[in-house]
Amino acid sequence: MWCSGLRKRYGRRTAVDGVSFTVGRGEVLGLLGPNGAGKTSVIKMLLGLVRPDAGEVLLLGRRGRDPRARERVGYLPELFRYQPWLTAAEVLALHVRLAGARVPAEEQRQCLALVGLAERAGDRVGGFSKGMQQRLGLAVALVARPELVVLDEPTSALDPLGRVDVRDIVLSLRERGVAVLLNSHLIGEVERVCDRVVILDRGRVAASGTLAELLGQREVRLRLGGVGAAAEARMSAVGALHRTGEEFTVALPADDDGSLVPGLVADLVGLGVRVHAVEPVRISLEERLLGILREEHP
Ligand SMILES: Nc1ncnc2c1ncn2[C@@H]1O[C@H](COP(=O)(O)OP(=O)(O)OP(=O)(O)O)[C@@H](O)[C@H]1O
Repeated sequence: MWCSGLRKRYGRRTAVDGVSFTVGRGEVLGLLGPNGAGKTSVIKMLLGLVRPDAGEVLLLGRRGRDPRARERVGYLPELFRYQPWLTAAEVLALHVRLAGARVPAEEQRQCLALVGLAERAGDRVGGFSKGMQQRLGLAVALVARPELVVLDEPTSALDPLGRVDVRDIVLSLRERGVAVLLNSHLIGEVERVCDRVVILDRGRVAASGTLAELLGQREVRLRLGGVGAAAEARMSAVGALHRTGEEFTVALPADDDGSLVPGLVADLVGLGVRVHAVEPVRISLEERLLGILREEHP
């Protein structure tokens, strides 16, 4: 999925102003930003539900205006309501038909089971709790074997267990090569599942990149005993070293591929150091997001 220069005005208010980004197959992109930043407007333009004033959208190789572009796209809207007189299984079957897809009944049942609704398949949606309706919405987004899945606040009504389920579902979609666009205010959720993040503010992209790019240099904190001069020198060789009592913090170079810390720990053990704890440290996405928004609103 690719979009470029998206712009949308409602009356005199510019909701989206020149937004461009891409989501590749097997990639999870998080969309973050404060209320009114334009996230939902961007999603609706991507899906052809709102016509952009300017800009282009390419979905799975087709122009966004092409109705066939939507066929392989699954969408969970922010505000969801399903026909209360239908059962969960009927809602799913209806959406399979609307998507013009063929999905065997057994696979539809599996999809309901995936979102934790196996036992409620035959119950009318009118009697569902909000979280159960959101789970059904997720099943609707997933049932027609989409290649791109767009989830707008997918866990807003879910309990903590449901949130973990959604995280696992997103990760399994990524493994199957599906592209996922996730709009969520739960920064921890975004940080855990997203490969890249786009931060919107007042209709513009305020920052974007991989988590490593956005969160910058990482450090590792070690609690050690029996540290001699050789061990200190070994740690200093990795990066800037700070010591507070038994706690050592070592800055890691940006190009670390993940092998530096295990190598360091093995060498420290070899030098007779007792390693009590090894803990990665980096600023959280929340801190970074707040920093970016403060820069934008001095
Ligand atoms: N149909 C509409 N008519 C008029 N203004 C609109 C419409 N839809 C969105 N807007 C305006 O566009 C701006 C962006 O709204 P949008 O819903 O895209 O933000 P958001 O980032 O999704 O916010 P939230 O986090 O609160 O869901 C807001 O100022 C909003 O008032």
